[in-house]
Amino acid sequence: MASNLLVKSIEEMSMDGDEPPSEYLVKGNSFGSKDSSTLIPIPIIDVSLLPSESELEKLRSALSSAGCFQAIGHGMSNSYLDKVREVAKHFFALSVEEKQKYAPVVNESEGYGNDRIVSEKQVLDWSYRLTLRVFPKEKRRLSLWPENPSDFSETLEEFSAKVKSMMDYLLRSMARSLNLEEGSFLDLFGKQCLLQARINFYPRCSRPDLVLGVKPHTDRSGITVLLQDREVEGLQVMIDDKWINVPTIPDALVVNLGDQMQIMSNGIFKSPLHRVVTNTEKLRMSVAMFNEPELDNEIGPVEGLINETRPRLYRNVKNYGEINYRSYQEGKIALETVKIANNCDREK
Ligand SMILES: O=C(O)CCC(=O)C(=O)O
Ligand SMILES: [Fe+2]
Repeated sequence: MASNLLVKSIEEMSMDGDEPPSEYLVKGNSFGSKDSSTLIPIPIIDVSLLPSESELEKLRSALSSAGCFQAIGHGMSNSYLDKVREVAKHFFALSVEEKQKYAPVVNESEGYGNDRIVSEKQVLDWSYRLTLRVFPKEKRRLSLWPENPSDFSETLEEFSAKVKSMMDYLLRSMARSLNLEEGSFLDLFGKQCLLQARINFYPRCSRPDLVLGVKPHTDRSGITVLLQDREVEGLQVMIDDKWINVPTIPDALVVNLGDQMQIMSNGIFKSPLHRVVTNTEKLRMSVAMFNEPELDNEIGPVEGLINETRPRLYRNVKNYGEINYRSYQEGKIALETVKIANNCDREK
């Protein structure tokens, strides 16, 4: 009931083992299987081997089928990744009052809070998140950066810089894997490209059969790099119409392609549908980093990937983030709204 929602926070309901209110329940039979099959393994790619033709071929194949992979050999040690996880957990362990200091300004997405409500029909996510823009540096809203733990800002800044250089390297490798000039994708992002961090926290939930940590979505980013919880699984990716678990590998970073890379690659690379399931036993956290082109940059399928057999699938767009948000509000699939109707579609 709505009153329930107003009275108790997810954290309180989680601690008391309450039955989640109806706003959180996935309706009808659209939940799908919670325990997904592991028959289709998520590809593992060693970033340090990417100069080699065989690893580039693995990259091309992973991104044109699953749209995601587990990256190892990225140069960040296990203990370093644990430090990032610890800082994030420390923040979420603070008191509610302390965390509320970082609540978003009205109508803004940056800051600490729950699923942002954009429509009445929305099924709510069983999660808390802290969203912060990290780059460009001048666009940071420092008043929303936690002061506690005291090494939060420094750790986020350092991790972001490392993730950004990995993303840039991956963008160059993706271009090479398709026999394009190295800068074909990277240059579309521009020097002032955006990097946003979202730290997700998923409390225990008494009804994991009906409630999701994050509802099914594709990311609006170019690339998403995700540091998963060290132990607790929850992320699932849709492959061949099945929800596939993304296992936790402590020293791996999950790379998920976002919609903007599907557009730039003219549909060759996939932006996978993914979701997060809840569980009754353990809290889960994750740190997601999203890159996006400069807001004024027009992006679209790169020339070398448009030809007679593969006509242009998407129109050129600016500020896809805005298009994505509007589509979400209207219950539309953002990528579909920028698709160019082909002849068959037109005849319908
Ligand atoms: O927590 C996760 O594993 C994934 C979160 C996610 O999909 C997102 O923040 O966009
Ligand atoms: Fe996501």
